[in-house]
Amino acid sequence: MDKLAITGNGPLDGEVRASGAKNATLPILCAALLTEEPLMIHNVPHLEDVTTTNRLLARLGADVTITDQYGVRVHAETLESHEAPYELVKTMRASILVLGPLLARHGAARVALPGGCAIGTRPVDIHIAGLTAMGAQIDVDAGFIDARAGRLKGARIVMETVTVTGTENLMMAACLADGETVLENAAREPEVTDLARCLQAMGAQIDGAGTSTIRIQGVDRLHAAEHRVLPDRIETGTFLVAGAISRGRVQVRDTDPSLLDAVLLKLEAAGARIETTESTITLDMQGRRPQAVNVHTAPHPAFPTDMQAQFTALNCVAEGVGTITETIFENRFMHAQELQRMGADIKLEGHTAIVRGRDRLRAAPVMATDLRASASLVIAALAAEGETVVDRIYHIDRGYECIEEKLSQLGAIIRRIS
Ligand SMILES: CC(=O)N[C@H]1[C@@H](OP(=O)(O)OP(=O)(O)OC[C@H]2O[C@@H](n3ccc(=O)[nH]c3=O)[C@H](O)[C@@H]2O)O[C@H](CO)[C@@H](O)[C@@H]1O
Ligand SMILES: C=C(OP(=O)(O)O)C(=O)O
Repeated sequence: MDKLAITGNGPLDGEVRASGAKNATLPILCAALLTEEPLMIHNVPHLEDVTTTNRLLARLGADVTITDQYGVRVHAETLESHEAPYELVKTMRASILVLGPLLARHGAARVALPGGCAIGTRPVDIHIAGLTAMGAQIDVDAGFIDARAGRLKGARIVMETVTVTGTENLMMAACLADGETVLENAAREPEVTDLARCLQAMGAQIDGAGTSTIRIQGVDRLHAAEHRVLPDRIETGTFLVAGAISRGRVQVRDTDPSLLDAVLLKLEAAGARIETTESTITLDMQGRRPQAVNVHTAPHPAFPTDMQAQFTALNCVAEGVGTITETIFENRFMHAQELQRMGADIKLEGHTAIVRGRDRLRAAPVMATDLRASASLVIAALAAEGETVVDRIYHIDRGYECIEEKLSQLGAIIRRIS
């Protein structure tokens, strides 16, 4: 199992490119199942989750071709299977995103239950209730979701909780349904809007993506299209926090500052000077230690849960005391225990971590428990004395493209131990 060894090396200084967003790429790859014509996707990041999705699509009968460095063409002319097996689903929760497209196009889907993981129970009841409201017959038995439908029917669906993949699954299914579907309390994440843009290019009739009411007028068929995935706001934010934690200067290019409003405000509150252009963000700490910040996660456009662990790490070396409150997932503080091994002063009280900044952390062997927790350990190590070894970094490879190359580019001392 690979590990990363990181040695604190003072302020980061340099520039790095943002990859395409993992959480937009995965639903967009699945959207290719909605049409018998090819979907050409650009700016696809090189990630384990993308490889897993490609394998899943190929298993279902799609022809998946890597066309150039960041290009993937998916042609689901005919589907050979409608089953997403457990061995693929267990490594990646986003596999649930084949449920809506398979059901809408094929009239049947059998998808292994993604189950719980390190950050919470993560049920899929809202996906199931929405598809049922559209006329599907769904049984959940022996760890599988078995769904059948004739042509799905448009429906008004009020989602009980804001769910990102739930909104995406229902929006995709509704594209081929008979009549209008209205999704209320829809997720407003930029990745939902990016998926909607791709579906529109395929001929879907969608209004209101990016707001909490999305209206989809079903059409008989979708067609070939080409789409460029938006930049990864979480990867961008992670590199900016790495800059802040190391008291350095980091420029992220090929990104989009408008996707990171809540994160940039917190970085400014931490004492960073932030400059933006249309596609770059530059963070400069001017050698200063960060100030502790209070963070409260909530659905977009509020502060993203996927940046919570990184800000917990930032507070560990900041001046003062900062509170981090997690409201989306019930068990997303697994990194706290590992950061404590590095000398962090963190007290957990329910959904809140109270973090008292230390001048420095010290290196320690630590274990990555989930994707963003892993990222928080890597960036904390940048501000620690000595060499930190982060174990189980397969989590990080699910969502960060070439993390060691990118951090090295910024001046970090980091190596992979295979
Ligand atoms: C591939 C992808 O895009 N993953 C993102 C997506 O995950 P994902 O889409 O799985 O997360 P959700 O937005 O669905 O989860 C939000 C909350 O809703 C609850 N819930 C969700 C569905 C459901 O049927 N019932 C239910 O109760 C969840 O347990 C959680 O408490 O959004 C999360 C929240 O921004 C991010 O952390 C993940 O990185
Ligand atoms: C939790 C995440 O991903 P997933 O939903 O794929 O587990 C994430 O990207 O931080």
